[in-house]
Amino acid sequence: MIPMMTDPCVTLVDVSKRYGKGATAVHALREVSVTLPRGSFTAVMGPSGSGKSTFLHCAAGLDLPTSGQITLGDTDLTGMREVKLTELRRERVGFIFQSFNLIPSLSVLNNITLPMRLAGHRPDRAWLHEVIERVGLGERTTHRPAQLSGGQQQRVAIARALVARPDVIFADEPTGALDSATGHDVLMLLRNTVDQMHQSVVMVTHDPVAAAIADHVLFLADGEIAGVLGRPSTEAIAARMSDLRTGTTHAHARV
Ligand SMILES: Nc1ncnc2c1ncn2[C@@H]1O[C@H](COP(=O)(O)OP(=O)(O)OP(=O)(O)O)[C@@H](O)[C@H]1O
Repeated sequence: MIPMMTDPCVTLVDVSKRYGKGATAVHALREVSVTLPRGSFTAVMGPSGSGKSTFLHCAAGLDLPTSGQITLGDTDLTGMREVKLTELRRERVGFIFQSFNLIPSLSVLNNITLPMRLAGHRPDRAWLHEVIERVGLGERTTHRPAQLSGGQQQRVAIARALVARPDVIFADEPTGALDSATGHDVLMLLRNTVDQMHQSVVMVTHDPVAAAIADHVLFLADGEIAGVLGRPSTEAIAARMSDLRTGTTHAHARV
């Protein structure tokens, strides 16, 4: 187990995920144990195929592990029925994807409030207004996604994730479709949600510059945790990634 702080937001204990069976089985995660801290920004990095997406999907309750236990706060996700998991994802988890995943026919405002409305809740008006202002979309609430830039669309996705005040926001390559300046703005916005709104963010990224904005970087290799760096520089992250790609071993980091 790699404990990163005492107040856990998401905890994985001996989580394994296997795709397929027998000789062709792929072990995407192998007995991963980690505690992700509340109110903190965690980046997840690793070479292609190391299990990052699988980690994110299992931790977010989008996919079930083959074995092991996942808890969100003190709620055990493993063994939860699909209906309950869907409810939990809508109410307690925010998602941000590389491709924004907005509904083209809905306005910015309706995209932002859709998950809450699907969960049968009315958004708190004052909080909705604050979130929209904080992400800088105050002038754009009646626009359709196609009328917005990529950076603005990702801001809609961030507002949509924030509005339900989730326990944790999972972001999968949130800057992957953006140019570097726009990507930086989006990352700073995510950083601010942690620093100013006390959100917990877990972000998968290939980009050492993006990962350097996080408080901790969790490295995966071959489905296993290959270390954690606290507040690392871009250079330190790039060096660790280079070691992982070439198979150089290091003692596992502890925070
Ligand atoms: N649905 C699936 N069926 C079979 N194998 C899968 C499936 N999803 C992922 N895998 C395999 O599991 C392993 C981990 O995949 P995963 O997508 O989690 O890695 P990743 O680190 O996110 O990769 P990338 O950086 O390339 O997106 C890979 O070997 C992949 O081929």
